[in-house]
Amino acid sequence: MVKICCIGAGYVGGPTMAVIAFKCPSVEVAVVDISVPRITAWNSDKLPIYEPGLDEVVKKCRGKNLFFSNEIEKHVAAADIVFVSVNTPTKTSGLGAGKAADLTYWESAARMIADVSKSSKIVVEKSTVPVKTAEAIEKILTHNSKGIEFHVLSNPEFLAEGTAITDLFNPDRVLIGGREENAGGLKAIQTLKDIYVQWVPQERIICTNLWSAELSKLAANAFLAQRISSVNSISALCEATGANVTQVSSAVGKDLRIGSKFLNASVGFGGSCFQKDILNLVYICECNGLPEVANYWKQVIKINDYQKNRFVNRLVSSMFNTISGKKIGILGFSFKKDTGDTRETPAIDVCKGLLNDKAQLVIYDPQVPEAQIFKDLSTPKFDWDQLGSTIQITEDAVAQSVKVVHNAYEATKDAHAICILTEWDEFKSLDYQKIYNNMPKPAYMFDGRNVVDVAKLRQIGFIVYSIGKPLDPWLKDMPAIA
Ligand SMILES: NC(=O)c1ccc[n+]([C@@H]2O[C@H](COP(=O)([O-])OP(=O)(O)OC[C@H]3O[C@@H](n4cnc5c(N)ncnc54)[C@H](O)[C@@H]3O)[C@@H](O)[C@H]2O)c1
Ligand SMILES: O=c1ccn([C@@H]2O[C@H](COP(=O)(O)OP(=O)(O)O[C@H]3O[C@H](CO)[C@@H](O)[C@H](O)[C@H]3O)[C@@H](O)[C@H]2O)c(=O)[nH]1
Repeated sequence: MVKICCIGAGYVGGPTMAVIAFKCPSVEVAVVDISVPRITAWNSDKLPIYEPGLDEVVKKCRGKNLFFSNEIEKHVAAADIVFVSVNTPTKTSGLGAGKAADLTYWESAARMIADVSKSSKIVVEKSTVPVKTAEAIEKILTHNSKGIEFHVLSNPEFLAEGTAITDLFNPDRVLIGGREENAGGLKAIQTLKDIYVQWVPQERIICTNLWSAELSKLAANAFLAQRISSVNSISALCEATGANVTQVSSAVGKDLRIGSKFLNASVGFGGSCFQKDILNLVYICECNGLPEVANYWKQVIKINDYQKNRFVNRLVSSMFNTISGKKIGILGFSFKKDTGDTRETPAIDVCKGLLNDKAQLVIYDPQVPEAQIFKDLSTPKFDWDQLGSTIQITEDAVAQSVKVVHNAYEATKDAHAICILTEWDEFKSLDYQKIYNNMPKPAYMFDGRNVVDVAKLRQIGFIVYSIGKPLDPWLKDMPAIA
């Protein structure tokens, strides 16, 4: 029986390994983590992450060929294949702070693998890492290896949160990078391919050299984020001219060379990956003496910051330039629907911007716990962080000006304005007449995700702002200073 161990039981390690166990009954999978609460949650009825379809997959395999454990060394020692899926956040201090990936967790995992291994292993980079990381990992492993053979593969993960299980069941591609130039490397690539081939069609499994696999992951995220910043930049121009961004992106996306996906204008992209990975790409370009290329990709993040800023400014300027003491109902806090993850969610910057203008916020999100929202809003950002960045709200100010509630009607009652910051499906079908009746007038709706029916809400009486859509006459006269 092939034994797999995955170091890191997070958003990637947990679902990915659950799906491998589910699809490959003859493989034994152990997912290990340093965090005791995380492992306890994986072994309980309330999994540590919300992901549609995940519960069923975990319940089918847990205790049979899928195990979650804090006994890291034991499971690593026993494994034939070790996946490393630890976090690789942006460095916050030292060389490359604010851009480079922090590989502390990765390096400590690699050193531990070298220390505890008594048999040869394939070590798989699942985390997103800078191109050439495999070279450093090989050095760490072989330097301490006591004659054991290690083969390093790069197998980046392309799942998106909220659709992780369907993405893993039916991936566009699986990418395996390895040392194609030697027999051991080729054998390692084949061993990993033999796992995926149990449910992924052969032609979707792409084998490359190590550096292509590592770089493809960063490049894919940069291209995806670039599409959002591109459409968001056009949304500003739509508002200035009377064009409608939904019509423009639909017309543009009909060109098969461009494609229709990932062209939804929004208040900005969030999540733990896009900003981090582009910053990482920027840093790699700078280190390779390519400042023009670095600046090109930096612009994708700048437009994202501009978009969040623009949203806050539009709201404040439309409400007579003051929101001091005004209640604002916030619908949605996670970085996208169907996840409770708030890492880099645009809601943090938008809410901080509103708090900076002394608004009173009442927040509702179907999945994000109250404590997480308070933590996110009072955690200082780093100096290097872009935009809203400089805005720091103290814990006391957050406690005084923010309330978290358990449904959308409570959040919007007596509110001067509503902001939709996540596209949760339930926000499409709320009783907006009832909501309107419970708000002081004029009642504003600022839809940062283009989820509401603008015409219908205007008919009810709302003043509606929807990203990139023709402006409400009320808003037209308001300056939209960025
Ligand atoms: N979240 C996503 O959608 C996504 C998708 C594709 C790729 N990625 C990449 O995958 C990697 C993991 O991301 P994530 O979102 O799962 O992160 P995460 O923070 O949810 O999980 C990482 C886990 O690793 C554990 N860990 C850290 N150091 C450890 C060590 N030495 N030993 C054991 N456990 C350790 C942490 O306790 C944590 O539970 C990152 O590189 C990320 O860029 C993420
Ligand atoms: O047309 C769009 C599509 C997305 N978004 C926003 O972009 C962010 C990221 O969304 P998405 O890419 O769906 O989620 P992630 O889980 O961050 O997944 C991305 O990042 C992962 C981590 O590297 C990759 O594995 C995935 O392929 C890549 O899509 C979210 O805030 C979305 O609301 C938009 O604003 N407009």
